[in-house]
Amino acid sequence: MAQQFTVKVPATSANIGPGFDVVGLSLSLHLTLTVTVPPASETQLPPIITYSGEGAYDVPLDAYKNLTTRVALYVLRCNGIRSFPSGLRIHAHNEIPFGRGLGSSGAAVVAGVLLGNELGQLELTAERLLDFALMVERHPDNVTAALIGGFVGSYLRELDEADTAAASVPLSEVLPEYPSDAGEDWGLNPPPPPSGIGHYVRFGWSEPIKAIAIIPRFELSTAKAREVLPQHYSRKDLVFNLQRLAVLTTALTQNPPDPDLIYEAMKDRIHQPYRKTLVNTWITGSHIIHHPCNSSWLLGICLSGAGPTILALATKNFEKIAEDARRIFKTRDIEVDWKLLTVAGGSEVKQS
Ligand SMILES: Nc1ncnc2c1ncn2[C@@H]1O[C@H](COP(=O)(O)OP(=O)(O)O)[C@@H](O)[C@H]1O
Ligand SMILES: N[C@@H](CCOP(=O)(O)O)C(=O)O
Repeated sequence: MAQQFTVKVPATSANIGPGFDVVGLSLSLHLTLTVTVPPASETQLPPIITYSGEGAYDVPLDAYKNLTTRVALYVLRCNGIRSFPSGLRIHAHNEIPFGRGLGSSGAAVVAGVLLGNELGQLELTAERLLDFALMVERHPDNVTAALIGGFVGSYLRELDEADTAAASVPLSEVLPEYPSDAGEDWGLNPPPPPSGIGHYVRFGWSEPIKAIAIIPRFELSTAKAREVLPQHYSRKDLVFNLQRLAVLTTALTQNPPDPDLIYEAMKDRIHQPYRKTLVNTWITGSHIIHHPCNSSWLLGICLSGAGPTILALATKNFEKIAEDARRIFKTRDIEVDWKLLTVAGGSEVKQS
């Protein structure tokens, strides 16, 4: 009998203003894999991937090039399993737009880790799953929120010398692009992640707060949006962010939420000011808060992840906020789509 299971991973919005590389929020758009493993056979048939939804025209369908399946293979090979099961079939349906700051790559990585865990029947703990995801994504905010779900804060453990070396292996060695006809014999085993890299806590979330994602119709790669950030910050700017983040993690749990507190606590001096040199959505986005739609129900606004999506948190009048934003963007020749999102649960694997 064929085995069938699904892997469902939510989108995320990382940073939420001052929490650069620290906080993430899982949101109600998903990447879902439907996986069929046929009964074992004598012949080794290659995996077949089909794909629908966001990114369908861009994503590689070769299992040795696709991000999700390369991550799954990384997990399998670190655990002594050298190839996919023969005749494996995966259908991916994706609702998370690529390169917009809504965690599409984090979701693809987490889906890959869960896929590898399930295919190899490895029964890895949540902590170990996170280690594998961190070895690929390397900043904890979006993968932790995608795996655990909710509004999550995380840090990376300080590594000793040996673990630092293990975690600094170039991504190309962790996730080599194997040739499509790769058999059992390619290469050495990849470097496994050090243990217990990521640590996290899930905060509460105030029930009435929803997220409006204002999504420009162009992509910005996270790698590019990280290159523009400085190596050093002033004490003034660091304290500015720390003060706000400390307040924000509790302010977003309170019901009713306090708009004045949240609005100020979502300000940032660590990443958003530098990223505006790349995209003008943030400049435009920051204008929305001075617009007449600003009120007690618009709580705050930030760049979602590395951008270019703008995330507005609000308790009502969502459509008005989004349509006002769309009009303002239009005057600057930026076409946007918008989605009203709720906070999602964490990743799920279900046998069918
Ligand atoms: N479901 C997916 N399957 C395969 N690759 C994906 C998937 N989602 C994202 N990616 C890869 O990740 C890239 C986007 O990553 P990134 O620049 O970090 O932006 P984002 O903010 O969307 O995570 C895509 O261009 C694609 O190469
Ligand atoms: N903290 C990271 C988060 C990137 O998230 P993504 O969804 O844009 O990939 C950053 O700001 O660079």
